[in-house]
Amino acid sequence: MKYKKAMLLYNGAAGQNDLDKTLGSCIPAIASEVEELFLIATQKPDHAKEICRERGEEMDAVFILGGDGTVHEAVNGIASLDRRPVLGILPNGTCNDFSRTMNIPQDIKKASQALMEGDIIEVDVGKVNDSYFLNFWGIGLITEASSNIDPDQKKRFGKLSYFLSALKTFNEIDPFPFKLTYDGKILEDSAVMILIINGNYIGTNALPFPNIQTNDGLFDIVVVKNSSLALFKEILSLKRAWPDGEIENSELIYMQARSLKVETEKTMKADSDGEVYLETPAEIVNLKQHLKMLSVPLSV
Ligand SMILES: Nc1ncnc2c1ncn2[C@@H]1O[C@H](COP(=O)(O)OP(=O)(O)OP(=O)(O)O)[C@@H](O)[C@H]1O
Repeated sequence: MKYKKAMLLYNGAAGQNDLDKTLGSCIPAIASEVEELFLIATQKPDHAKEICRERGEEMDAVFILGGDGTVHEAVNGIASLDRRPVLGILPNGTCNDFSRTMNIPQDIKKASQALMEGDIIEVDVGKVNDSYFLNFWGIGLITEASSNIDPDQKKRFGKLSYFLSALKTFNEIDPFPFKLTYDGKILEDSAVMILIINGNYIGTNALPFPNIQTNDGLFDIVVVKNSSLALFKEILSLKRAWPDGEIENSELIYMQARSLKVETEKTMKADSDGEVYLETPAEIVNLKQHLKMLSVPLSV
């Protein structure tokens, strides 16, 4: 047995048939490696955070059957604990971006088996003011894209929805002035989007930055200065060959940093891991290798 005590959190609002099927396909593999396994249904938004905060320290592992929103809640419950359990994702949302970074199969049954054979790795966590993020924090176009996603469209189009939503947003955003203080340096400019990245995928799109690593204590920072449609399409469709170091040109700025402060002239809504509830100004720190997560080696 790999774990003495673990809990599996799932969305209690899912339909009964779906739930029977999904739980039935992942519990056998998980239960075979856990002495005492608690199945807990989330009853409301943010419940996963509360459960993780209250019970996380007694657990050796926490399994999240859900999407990026539920994973984000769990990370916010676990990150402030002294004794932090291992986090394993059973991808059951629309985008499941961080599960992709962990190379977890998108099929729940395969995911449960692969997790039990997977590696425990240490992953950086972003701390923004008093909250945490795992995948990304951003302002501008990304926030508009997340807010504009039509739930019906998300269901029908799945991974395309971010892209369609971003295009819908495209003409609606003017560049905003900002001040970015990063690792002691200051950058003042205007942009349509600032992204602080930890993971490898956003909206199921693999990000084209060669330096992204989830355990190096560094964020990848992308400042998109103008909303040229061609540029935005390139970012999403990976047609651009990204250089291996810092870049700065008329369209965008790319660099890495451990900590930063983002200030904007007017208060702006911020998107963390696809959830829009934070605002600027933001003090962001990379907590190096703060969280233990289950990751699947590429060969599995
Ligand atoms: N019982 C419940 N009733 C209503 N909402 C719930 C309940 N339990 C959890 N939730 C909320 O449902 C949402 C589920 O989102 P989740 O991220 O898991 O899936 P998704 O949005 O499809 O995935 P992704 O973010 O990967 O696209 C979360 O925001 C969570 O707070």
